[in-house]
Parts: sequence; structure tokens; C-alpha cells
Amino acid sequence: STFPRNPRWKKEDVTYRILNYTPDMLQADVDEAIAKAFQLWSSVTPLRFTRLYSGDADIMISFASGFHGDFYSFDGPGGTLAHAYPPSSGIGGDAHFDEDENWTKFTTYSGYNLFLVAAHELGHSLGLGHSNVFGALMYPIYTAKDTRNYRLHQDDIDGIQALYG
Ligand SMILES: O=C1CC=C(NS(=O)(=O)c2ccc(-c3ccccc3)cc2)CC1=O
Ligand SMILES: [Ca+2]
Ligand SMILES: [Zn+2]
Repeated sequence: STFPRNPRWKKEDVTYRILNYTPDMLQADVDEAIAKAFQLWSSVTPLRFTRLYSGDADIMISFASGFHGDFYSFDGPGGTLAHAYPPSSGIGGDAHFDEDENWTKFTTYSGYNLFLVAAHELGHSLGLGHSNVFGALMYPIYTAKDTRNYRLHQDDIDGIQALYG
């Protein structure tokens, strides 16, 4: 579905930085999950994502548990898995992942697939809200899916192209 032009990045070159890592996964697997999540969105928009290794990036990605310095403390295992802020300066665009979850690169029922959750949260970081279409990435309910050749749902493409098309 199309969205009104919510807050969006006013540029095509958006930077990101991975501030820390979860002990649940190999760092290379975290890097790959995040990079693939960005690729989903860049493949259907003019957006280009550049990874920074220091300094202030538009989208700062971190793992944290409980209170972690913003108004939305995490809640231990289960419940909230992650949250992300819509585009703006400062905390805008940032994505936080609850370290009390079990993060994995696999599609298992004993943990959460980091690529899938990151792809959803980065949708928010780019300005998307939730979709009411079951099966869309931006649908508010997480369902474990085979992510090997994951493709965006048309509703996700329509939503992001309404913002950046
Ligand atoms: O907008 C919100 C507010 C509530 C949230 N709850 S959550 O952390 O349990 C969560 C729920 C579903 C997802 C998700 C949905 C579809 C695909 C992948 C992940 C991610 C996080 C997270 C979120 O993104
Ligand atoms: Ca949690
Ligand atoms: Zn969401």
C-alpha cells in the first residue's frame, strides 16, 4: 500500500555503522545479515548504503538489553525483539536489537533470524510504517521464513517506492 511521504532521508547516500556485536553469532554473519537487509531495500530504490567504521552514521545499529539510553527499554527474552527510529538527525534511523533474544542466521524456531528482523527494522529506519498485508516484510508479526532467496512482497516495494521511487 502507498504511504504518505512520511519522514524520509532527503538524500540517496545513507550511511550505517554497526556499533557492537551479539555473542550469539559470528561477526561475519552479523555483517552479512545487515548488508543483505540493506540490499533488499537498495535493490528497489535509488538509495545507496555505505558502511562506516567510525564516526556518526545516519543509521547506527547496536545490540543492547534492558535500559539502553532511550525511552524504550528492552524487556528480556521474548516480547519486543528490536526497534528502530524513523529518519531524522541524532537517534533518527538508528536500529536497536534486544541482546536478550537468541539471534541466528538460520531459520529456526528457537531464535530470531537477524536478517529478517533487521530488514523489517531498517524499513522503519527508512520511514516505512507497518503493512496490513500478511506476508509483507513490514507486517507487524514476525514469522520465521526461509531467507536463502528472500524477496520483498509487492506491498513492501510499493511502500518504499512511494517514499523514494
Ligand atoms: O514497529 C515495531 C514495534 C513493535 C515491535 N515489536 S517486536 O520487536 O516484537 C517485532 C515484531 C515483528 C518484527 C518483524 C516483523 C516482520 C518481519 C520481521 C520482523 C520485528 C520486531 C518492533 C517493531 O518494529
Ligand atoms: Ca525482548
Ligand atoms: Zn515494526
